[in-house]
This record gives sequence, structure tokens and C-alpha cells, in this order.
Amino acid sequence: MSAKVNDDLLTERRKCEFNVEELTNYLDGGAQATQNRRKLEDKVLSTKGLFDEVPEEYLSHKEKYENAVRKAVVYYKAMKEAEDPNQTEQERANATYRSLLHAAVFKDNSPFSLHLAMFIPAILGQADEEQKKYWMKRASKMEIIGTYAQTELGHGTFIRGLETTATYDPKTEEFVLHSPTLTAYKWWPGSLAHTANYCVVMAHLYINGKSCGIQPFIVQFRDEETHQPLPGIKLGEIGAKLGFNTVNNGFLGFDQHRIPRNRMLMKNAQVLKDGTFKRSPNSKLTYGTMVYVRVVIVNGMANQLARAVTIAVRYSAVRRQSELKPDAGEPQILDYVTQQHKLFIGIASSHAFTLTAKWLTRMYQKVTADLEKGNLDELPELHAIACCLKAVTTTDTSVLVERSRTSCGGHGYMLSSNLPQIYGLVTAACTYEGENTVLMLQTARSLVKALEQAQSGKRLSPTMSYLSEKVSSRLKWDNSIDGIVKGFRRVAYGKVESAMRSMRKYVRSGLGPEDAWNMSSVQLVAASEYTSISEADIRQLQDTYEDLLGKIRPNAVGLVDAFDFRDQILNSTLGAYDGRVYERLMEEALKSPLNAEPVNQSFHKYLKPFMQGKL
Ligand SMILES: CCCCCCCC(=O)SCCNC(=O)CCNC(=O)[C@H](O)C(C)(C)COP(=O)(O)OP(=O)(O)OC[C@H]1O[C@@H](n2cnc3c(N)ncnc32)[C@H](O)[C@@H]1OP(=O)(O)O
Ligand SMILES: Cc1cc2nc3c(=O)[nH]c(=O)nc-3n(C[C@H](O)[C@H](O)[C@H](O)COP(=O)(O)OP(=O)(O)OC[C@H]3O[C@@H](n4cnc5c(N)ncnc54)[C@H](O)[C@@H]3O)c2cc1C
Repeated sequence: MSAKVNDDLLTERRKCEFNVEELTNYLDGGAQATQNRRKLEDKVLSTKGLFDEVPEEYLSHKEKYENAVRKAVVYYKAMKEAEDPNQTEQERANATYRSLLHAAVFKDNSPFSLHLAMFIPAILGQADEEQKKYWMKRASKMEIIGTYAQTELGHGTFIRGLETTATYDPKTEEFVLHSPTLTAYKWWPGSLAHTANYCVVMAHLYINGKSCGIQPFIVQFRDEETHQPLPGIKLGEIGAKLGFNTVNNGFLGFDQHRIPRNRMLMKNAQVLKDGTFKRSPNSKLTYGTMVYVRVVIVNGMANQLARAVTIAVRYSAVRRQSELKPDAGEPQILDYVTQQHKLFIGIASSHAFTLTAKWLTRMYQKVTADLEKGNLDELPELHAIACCLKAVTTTDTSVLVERSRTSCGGHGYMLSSNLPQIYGLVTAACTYEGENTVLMLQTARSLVKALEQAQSGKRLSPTMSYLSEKVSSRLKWDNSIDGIVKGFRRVAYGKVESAMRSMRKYVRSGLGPEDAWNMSSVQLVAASEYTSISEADIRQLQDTYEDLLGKIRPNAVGLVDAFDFRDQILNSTLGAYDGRVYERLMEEALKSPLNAEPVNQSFHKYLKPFMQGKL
């Protein structure tokens, strides 16, 4: 018999003014997609061995990893078996696009995550047809487990500064991989430490002493039978982290490790047997896997933020605290406008990121199709947009998830609420796949170029067209959507123009272009992300905003119910559908191993002799 739903939540659901199922269908991409997603979730989450008897928070670092590998094997098999053979590839992708199924199993991500998130995309994007056929068969069947090894102990952002070398030996038709220094050790790749046995390595290619730039190589580093590291390979785990503690991030050093010529992924650049180097049509095509992952991250942020606000809004409907009016009893904390201000932006942002992710995915698919036909025209714009949206969505999601946590008071600080772990996952995304400041500066580079083109009368791409609008600075604001968008475009234009003016001022003062760029870089980052509006209009928009909060209030629980996360995926004492937060907090507390006995052995060993002055 299902547990009684909290009365306040029941009332909230009765108050809702729209059809929740319709919004769920819209978010999934249609009623059929919702059905497919739910069917997949039902099948996978009914698999035995997927869940932890003891909450993983109470396991050791080593036990957590071993338990995660156990679950990863069960989960991967369950996902494969749950695949509906009658579904198209696209339907399957839609069913998982919004599902955070893996989050029901791994609170801190899976030791297989890099295999799926980067190793396979790197093969698809960097291997030639023959290589793709061979490696995709093995990788998609999990005969091998891979990762993406680019970052080194000494370099993460500056790819052209990577120290790992791949030197071509025409006599043996092999590449010799070497880590010349400690800082050249690959450092961070997920699954690298004990899980994977292959990786795509980004290394500096040298032929006859000449640099041929950073190229991708597929490298086996563990024996497929014994899993022992191969000769010339040094491996290990990088240690405990803020989050991602079951992703098994590792380090790898090469000592003159030889691989056959056909292990360089040769879709874009090639090395012939005699050592002839055939350059890529664009050296940045080697960075293609990162562009793809940045696009995927935007959607991931939408889903993780939706999960956090679902937990916080449901809890805020159940939690009653303080006094809004004397003798009126304790209100739901969701009735405090400050609480609405903290949480409703998160709901709106998640929807905005979902729509943005869909738009960006379509742009990525179009540009990738063009690249296949040799048309590279839109690659720079895709790069600039992917950088900006990855940086903005991860920064905003981190802020809004942390705000969801702090809006739940002390219970939000409990690991059993799952809000700290969600924060640990999303804040990592501000760093990986390109640190956000660095990516914003990449976007700024494109904005400055576009404004220069606009000022010389050239036509701009649709996403940059606001830089060619001769918008009068006395634009009349109105708080219609169109008026607000026009306002934002005007201000965004002003930010780029101001950064550019600043750079020109530094150059006139005698600074070189690089120093002028660096001196203006705070403004440049702002131009890529920041928009503000003039004083007079804040009041008008503020009134509109506060009025809007009141309109959303009766629908807040309906809006998060529409994200349709089942309790196992929320994995939270505060966010369950039935709202029984206090019973769940107590149930989880009692699972602590410390509660197995009323007096812990440390009393007799330490406390008692200490308090009796005998220690
Ligand atoms: C489940 C979750 C799993 C998460 C796992 C995470 C895995 C990882 O973190 S993998 C490692 C990720 N690492 C990174 O993202 C590194 C970030 N750094 C970079 O991308 C590069 O160093 C970067 C772009 C900052 C600078 O690259 P660099 O080669 O120095 O180029 P730079 O000199 O700045 O620019 C040269 C030109 O290349 C262009 N360019 C740079 N990158 C790209 C790209 N990816 N695509 C297209 N064009 C590009 C620039 O726009 C510029 O164009 P233009 O000259 O027309 O203005
Ligand atoms: C959880 C997690 C998982 C990861 N997984 C992988 C993986 O699987 N494979 C992999 O290859 N890598 C992985 N990484 C590494 C990640 O890609 C790098 O950490 C990231 O690229 C940043 O590089 P870095 O850490 O060396 O910082 P650095 O590049 O040293 O940057 C440090 C700081 O310097 C400043 N800075 C640097 N360059 C500039 C600039 N040009 N302009 C202005 N400021 C600048 C920024 O403030 C930046 O935060 C992972 C990282 C994390 C946190």
C-alpha cells in the first residue's frame, strides 16, 4: 500500500492550474516519448542489484569504487536488455535524452561514464572509416572500456602546450609515446586508474624532428586478460575529490611505449608508412570531441537543475516554519517571496536550458553534416556558441543548485537530501570540458571579430547579427518579451563595443595586442555572458517580476512534478513524491553504521579514560 501523501503536497497538486502531463509530454518531445522513457525507466529500475543496501556515503573510498563497478556492470546490461528493438535510434536517444536514469544508480557518476561520454564520441569523430568500423564494434559491445586522455598534470586548458610526445618511427612503422616530464603525465581522465584498458590519447606528433601538432591516438594500456598495465605504462588513481568519487579519475605516464601506425586516428590528418604527414583541412577538427561534449553538457545541466529544484520546491511545500502573520500558524516556506525568488528562477532556467540544448543540438548536427561534405564555414560559430552556452549553463546551474540546497536549511546539507552530491556533479562541469573563463574568452574572440566585420559593413551570422543592428541608445524599453529581448541585445552590443574600445585604448597607449586583450579580458568575459539594463527600467521590470512570482506560486509543485523524476532518480529524503520528509530523514539516519549500537567502542577506548583523567 503506497505511503500517505503529505497533505500540503496534495493541496498544492489540487491548486495547479495546468495539465502537468501535457508539460511532461512537451518536455519529452511528445506523449509517445514520455511513454518510451517511462517504459525504459520501469524496466531498468526493476533490475536486481542496482541499489545499495548500505548508503554509499558510509562506504570507504575503495568500497565505493568497487561497488560502483559492480553496479555499472548490472546497469549497463539492464540498459542493453531494456532496448526496444522496434524503436529507431532517434526514439532510443529521445527516451534517454531527458532521463537521468544513471542518477538512480550512481550518486557520484559511473566508472563507465567516460567510455560513453568521450571515448566513443572520439572514435566516431576522429577515426577514419576502417578504424571506426573496427573500434566501434569492440567499444559498443563493451569488449573494451575506454577513456579520453588529454589533460596532463601540467596542462589542461592550453592544448597546444601538451607535453606527451608521439614520435613516428618509419623503420618499424610505429609511434613511440613518451611522457618526458612528470607534468607530461596524463592526469584526470575518468576510468583511467583501474577501469579502462584503452584510451584516446591527445599527444604532440613529431616526424623527423618536426612538430605536426596535437593528434589523437587510440592506445591500449592494460592487458585485456590480466588487466595488468602494459610495459612502459605507469598508472594510478589521482585521489579523493569534491565529487566524481566513483569515476576513477587517474594518471598515466608513458615510457617509450610503442604503438602501430594505424593507432593514430586518421580521419582528419594522416601519417603514411614512409612518414609523410597529410595535414587536416583545419587543425581544430582535432578538438571536435570537446565541442560535442560541450553541446551534451547543456542538456545535462537542464536535467540536473530540474532535479535539484524538484527536491527543493517539494520540500518547500512541505516545510512549515516561522510566522508570516501573528496567530496565523506557521506558513509553508514556499509562501515566502524570498523562497519563490530563490527557486522559481531555477525552474525557468531549466526550461530555458532544455530549449537551448535542443537548438544547439540541431546546430551541431547541421554543422557536423556540413563538415562531412568538407564545408567548414560554420565551425567557428559552432565553437563560439558551444563555448558560451556550456560556460553559462554550467555556471548558472551550479549557482542555482547551491541556492536550492541552501533554501532547504539544515536538511539541505544532509547527503541524504542528495543536493550536495548534485552540486558536486554540476560544479565540476564549470571546469571540465574547458574551464568556463577560458571558454567565455573564446566566445569573446569571435564577438570582437564579428563587431569589426559589422563595422566594416560585412553581413554577420544570425547569432551575431545583434552586433550589426544600429540600435539607437535611446531605445524605449517596454516590458513586453520583445521589448526585453531588444533591451538585452542593445546592452550585449554595448558590452562588446566597450571591451573593444578598451582594447584600442590600450593599444594606443603602447601595449601590444596580447597585453591589450589581457587588460580588457574582464570586460570581454562580461561581453560574452553579462547583460544588465539601465536603472530606470529596473523598477518597472522588478514590479513585473514580483507579480510573476505570485502567478507561478500556485503552480510551483505542478511545474516540478512535470519534470517527472521518479523517487529513485531524485534519490532524496526531501524530494520524494509523497512528501514524507521527516519519516525519510529518520529512516536514512538509522542506516548510519554508528546507529548499530547505543555506545560506540571509542567511549571505552578513549572518552572514559580521558574524562577520568587517565589518558
Ligand atoms: C560525464 C561527464 C564527463 C566529463 C569529462 C570531461 C572531460 C574533459 O575535461 S576532456 C578535456 C577538456 N579540455 C578542454 O576543453 C581544453 C580547453 N582548451 C581548448 O579547447 C583550447 O586550448 C582553446 C580553445 C582554449 C585554445 O586552443 P588553441 O589551439 O590555443 O586555439 P586559439 O589560439 O585560442 O584559437 C585559434 C583559433 O582556433 C579556433 N578554435 C579553438 N578551438 C576550436 C574548436 N574546438 N573548434 C573550432 N575552432 C576552434 C579559435 O576560435 C581561433 O579561431 P580564430 O583564429 O578564427 O579566432
Ligand atoms: C571532474 C573532472 C573530470 C575530468 N575529466 C577529464 C577527462 O576525462 N579527460 C581529460 O582529458 N580531462 C579531464 N578533466 C580535466 C579538465 O578538462 C581540466 O581540469 C580543465 O581543462 C582545466 O585545466 P586545468 O585543470 O589544467 O586548469 P588550468 O588550465 O591550469 O587553468 C587553471 C585556471 O587558470 C585560469 N586560466 C587558464 N588559462 C587561462 C586563459 N587562457 N585565460 C584566462 N584564465 C586562464 C583559469 O582561471 C583556470 O581555472 C577533468 C576535470 C574534472 C574537474
